[in-house]
Amino acid sequence: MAMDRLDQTFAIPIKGYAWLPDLRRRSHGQPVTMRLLGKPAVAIGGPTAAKFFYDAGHLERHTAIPGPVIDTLFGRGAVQTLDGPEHEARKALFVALLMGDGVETLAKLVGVAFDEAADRWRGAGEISLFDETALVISDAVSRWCGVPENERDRTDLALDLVAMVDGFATAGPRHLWARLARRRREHRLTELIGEVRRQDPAPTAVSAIAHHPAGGDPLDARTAAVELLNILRPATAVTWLAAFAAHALERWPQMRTKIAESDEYTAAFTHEVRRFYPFTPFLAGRARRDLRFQRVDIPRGALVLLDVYGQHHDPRVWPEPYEFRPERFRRRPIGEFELIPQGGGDPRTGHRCPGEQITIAVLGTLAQRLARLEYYLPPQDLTIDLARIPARVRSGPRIVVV
Ligand code: HEM
Repeated sequence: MAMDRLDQTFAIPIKGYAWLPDLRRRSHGQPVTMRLLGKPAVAIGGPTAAKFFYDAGHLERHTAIPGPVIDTLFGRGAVQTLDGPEHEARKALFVALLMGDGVETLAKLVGVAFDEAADRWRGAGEISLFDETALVISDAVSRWCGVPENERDRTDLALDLVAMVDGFATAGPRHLWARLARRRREHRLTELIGEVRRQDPAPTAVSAIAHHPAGGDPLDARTAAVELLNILRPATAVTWLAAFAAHALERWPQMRTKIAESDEYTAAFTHEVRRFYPFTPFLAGRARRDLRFQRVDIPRGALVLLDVYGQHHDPRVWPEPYEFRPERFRRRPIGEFELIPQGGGDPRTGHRCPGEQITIAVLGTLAQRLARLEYYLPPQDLTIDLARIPARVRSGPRIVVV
């Protein structure tokens, strides 16, 4: 198949989450060849494509992530931008910190912080569930990481963490705000890392990152700050999913009782939220050598895009994909490359998100709290604009706790 001559760069901000699914639908699910910023690119999707995407040796990341995304979402030198042995060594740090006993502790801290906040919301009129949840999570996760009290300037920290995620995929003022937020936080946390490094190692994430040996020496303080933000920021991003969970509870209120009463049903609900709602649109890597996928040649250096949102709404993978049905996840294992809102494959070796267990535990905790909370939604705009990356429930949503 010849490389499509049409450059797709300007279609991304116009079509957002619908961009790749539309192109792939038109090609009946076959790989779509195109050009992006004048360079060859191929879009693929589906569990077989996800397996291909994560096959060791197929793709590299350090040349695939655009500068504006690094300068807002990830940070220079972050684990997301590494390949090979360097990635392996850095990833081990995250696996040790995020995939062990601490998961439940963090979920409990979030639950306690949510309960305290809900007491304040009661009788206080309308509140933005999005803004308030961001405060709850950023406070809990910075406490969990061992960030000292004086660094946890609650509202400003939460605003900055949200801004880094909110502004990574736009050219407007949100992007500028994201850059400023990152610069500000990296600066402050670099100083914190310096201080922590002068102290003896302690059993906290801040200390583990500050003292983490990279090739014998600790990481430079700035990179260590970037990696600390790589825990604080994505944990706070669970706010997006919590707002989507509230949206689902409003549209399908019959699920409330089951969520309030059953941990097993709640787990299925969190998976369905992560499948159904738009968060990660697609992932990108660059071909390390000439490759071939489903009879399409992918030349060395071409960008390979994995259509995450499209895979989650493909009827060949998920029957009736536009129906919100937690039942589809009940009492069955989930394939390694099937549900991929946080990447696919093995998180210990590849780039798959090491914070997935935390996401499920924190989202489950918040979904159960919401299902048990007495509140109502005043009239508001609950639409979700698929052209906006990352998508949000337009009004928050705003709730009144009674
Ligand atoms: C809102 C929930 C979350 C979503 C949608 C999400 C999504 C993702 C995605 C799509 C990737 C990239 C996978 C790839 O490049 O192949 C990733 C990587 C990563 N995530 Fe998450 N994530 C979430 C929550 C978390 C949490 C809670 C943490 C930590 C507390 C976390 C830490 C990381 C890190 C450190 C990486 C880089 C892994 C690597 O490059 O090896 N994420 N995440």
